[in-house]
Amino acid sequence: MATNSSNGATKQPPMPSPLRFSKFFQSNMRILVTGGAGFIGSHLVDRLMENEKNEVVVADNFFTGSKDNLKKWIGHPRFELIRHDVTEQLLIEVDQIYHLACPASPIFYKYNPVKTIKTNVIGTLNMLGLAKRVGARILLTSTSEVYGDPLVHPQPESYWGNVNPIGVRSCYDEGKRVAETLMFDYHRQHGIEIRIARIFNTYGPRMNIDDGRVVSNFIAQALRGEALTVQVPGTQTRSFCYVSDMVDGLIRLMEGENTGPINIGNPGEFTMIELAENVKELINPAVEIKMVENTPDDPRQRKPDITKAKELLGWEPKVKLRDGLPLMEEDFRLRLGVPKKN
Ligand SMILES: NC(=O)c1ccc[n+]([C@@H]2O[C@H](COP(=O)([O-])OP(=O)(O)OC[C@H]3O[C@@H](n4cnc5c(N)ncnc54)[C@H](O)[C@@H]3O)[C@@H](O)[C@H]2O)c1
Ligand SMILES: O=c1ccn([C@@H]2O[C@H](COP(=O)(O)OP(=O)(O)O[C@H]3OC[C@@H](O)[C@H](O)[C@H]3O)[C@@H](O)[C@H]2O)c(=O)[nH]1
Repeated sequence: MATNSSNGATKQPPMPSPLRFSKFFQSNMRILVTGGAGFIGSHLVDRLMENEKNEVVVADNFFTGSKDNLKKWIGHPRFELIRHDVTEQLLIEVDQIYHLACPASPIFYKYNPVKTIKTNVIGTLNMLGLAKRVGARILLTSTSEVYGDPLVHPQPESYWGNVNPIGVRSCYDEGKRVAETLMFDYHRQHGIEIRIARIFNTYGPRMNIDDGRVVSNFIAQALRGEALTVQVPGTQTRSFCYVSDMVDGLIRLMEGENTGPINIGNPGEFTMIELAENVKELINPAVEIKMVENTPDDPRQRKPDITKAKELLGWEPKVKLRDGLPLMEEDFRLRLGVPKKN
């Protein structure tokens, strides 16, 4: 039973299969990763597959993810890939659910906002229904966007946020807030074992090259010799976490005893101008930095308070931005066919 719930669960979760306690049948841990063909999901799958006791099932509709991200596992006896949209019911038997399915880049989540909110609300309901039916533990990848345009800085988990409920980002940030609510209601009402991670901006290899997020945009622009597009005012801040650190934090949260919500992110904070300057210096000093228009409701500052992650999970990020950017550059060079000059 999960502890540290702010409101306390009242019921025990359903029992897992009796075979799990059988003396003669040592079953593997069956883990579902929704959104496992995406950026963070595919790195999580790589890490989970390293453990020979794990069987991994990915359910993904391939909206922003791709089979390419999972190609080394396709055909592996402990791996299964299902084309599935989480807004539909999924009837399978699993022990753990990492629920990541949802477009994450603002360009993609705003593309079909009604679908985004359905993915967050109906998708999370369906995964909680599955968790309830089979007695699985479920982890939701929520977001720092639940803090909206934060008036408290850095953001602790106790901050309730400053979110525009009718803005163009609401399909995502309000969607995730409802998803968190559903997680806690299933926990209190049905005793489901839940975990909630509030993920802060994450970057690394396998991000879609034209994904639209700032780190992938700047690296692709630098490699193509195009100007880096800093959206005004450029003084807005973000804190960037390298994907291997993120995966580590998610697994610790799932395996630990705390429901969360817990912030997982790197507290190193940069303005977008500073990020552009770093990318320019490290990747292509010849490119210009140009100021371009921004989109509505862009949060002005963002930095995680990770006291809880340190104390409860023994987790903190290891990879600094200036060490992570070259690792991502290498992957983008390969995919864009731009070799490094000696
Ligand atoms: N990367 C970040 O900086 C960041 C920050 C905060 C939260 N998150 C959360 O982490 C998760 C993964 O983010 P990511 O960066 O890997 O994004 P991503 O877009 O690369 O991956 C999302 C995956 O979900 C799949 N998907 C989308 N809608 C679906 C649906 N209805 N049914 C089934 N699959 C669906 C996509 O095809 C994709 O494979 C998301 O839930 C996102 O909200 C990410
Ligand atoms: O080319 C660009 C793109 C973006 N930006 C700026 O960079 C900052 C970060 O923008 P991104 O689109 O990368 O990401 P955001 O921080 O807005 O949203 C992100 O944070 C939380 C997650 O849940 C979301 O999934 C994620 O995309 C914004 O201030 C944006 O204005 C640029 O300056 N230039």
